[in-house]
Amino acid sequence: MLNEDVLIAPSVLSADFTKLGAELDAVRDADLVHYDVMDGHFVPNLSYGTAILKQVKAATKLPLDVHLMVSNPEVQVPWFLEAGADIISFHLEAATHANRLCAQIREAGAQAAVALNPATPVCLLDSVIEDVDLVLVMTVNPGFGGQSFIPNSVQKVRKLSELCREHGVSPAIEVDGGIGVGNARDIVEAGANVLVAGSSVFKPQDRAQAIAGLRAQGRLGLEARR
Ligand SMILES: O=C(CO)[C@@H](O)[C@H](O)COP(=O)(O)O
Ligand SMILES: [Fe+2]
Repeated sequence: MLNEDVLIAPSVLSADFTKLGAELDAVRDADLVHYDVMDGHFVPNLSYGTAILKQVKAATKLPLDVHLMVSNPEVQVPWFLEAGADIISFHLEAATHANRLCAQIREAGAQAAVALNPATPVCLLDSVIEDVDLVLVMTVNPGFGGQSFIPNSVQKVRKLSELCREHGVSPAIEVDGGIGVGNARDIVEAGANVLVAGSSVFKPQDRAQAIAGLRAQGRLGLEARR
C-alpha cells in the first residue's frame, strides 16, 4: 500500500542521462521512480515522454510514478498507461474532468493521483479526494529540479491531512520539490509519506546513503505523528 510507510521516490530528472541504467541501479533501494513529464506549456520546460519511460521501465524493478505537468492531461494519460506507468499524477489546474480521469486511470489498473501547484488551495480537492490513491503537493513551482522548498507547504500538508480525515479517506500524500534531510521529518510529521527527491538523491556520490538518510528522517516524522 502506498500510504503505509515513508516511501522514497528519486526523481530521474536530476539523473545523469548519459548513464541512466547505472543511475537507476544506484537508486534500487528506493520505493518508486519519479518521472517528470513537462510539456513546455503547462510548465516553462520540456523533459521527456513515453519512449524514455519504456526504457526506464526495462531498467528498473521499482514502480513508475509518473508526474504529468502537461496541459490537457486527458490526451496524454492513455499514452502513459500504455507505456507502463504504475501511478499517474495529473494537475488539478489542467484537468477539465478530474473524476473521470481518475476513474480511467484506475480502470486501467494504475493508481490515480492529483497534483496541486503551490498556489492551489487544498479545499479544491473536496470533490475529488475520495477518488484518488495519492495527492501530490508541489512544494516548489513545477518546471525545474533543484529549487528551494516553500516553507508554508508544511501547513498545506497539515490542511490536506485534515481534509482527508473529514472525508474518512487516507490517500498517500506525496511532496515534490526541494525535499532533503533538512525538511523530510517536518513534512512527514505534517502528514506526507511519499518523498520525491531529485537533487538530494542524485547530487551526492552515494545515492544509497542519501536514500537511507531521507528514509530515516521521514520515519522520525512518522513516529512523531503517531
Ligand atoms: O516535479 C518536479 C519539478 O517540477 C520535481 O519532481 C523535481 O524534479 C524535484 O527535484 P528536486 O527539487 O528534488 O531537485
Ligand atoms: Fe515531480
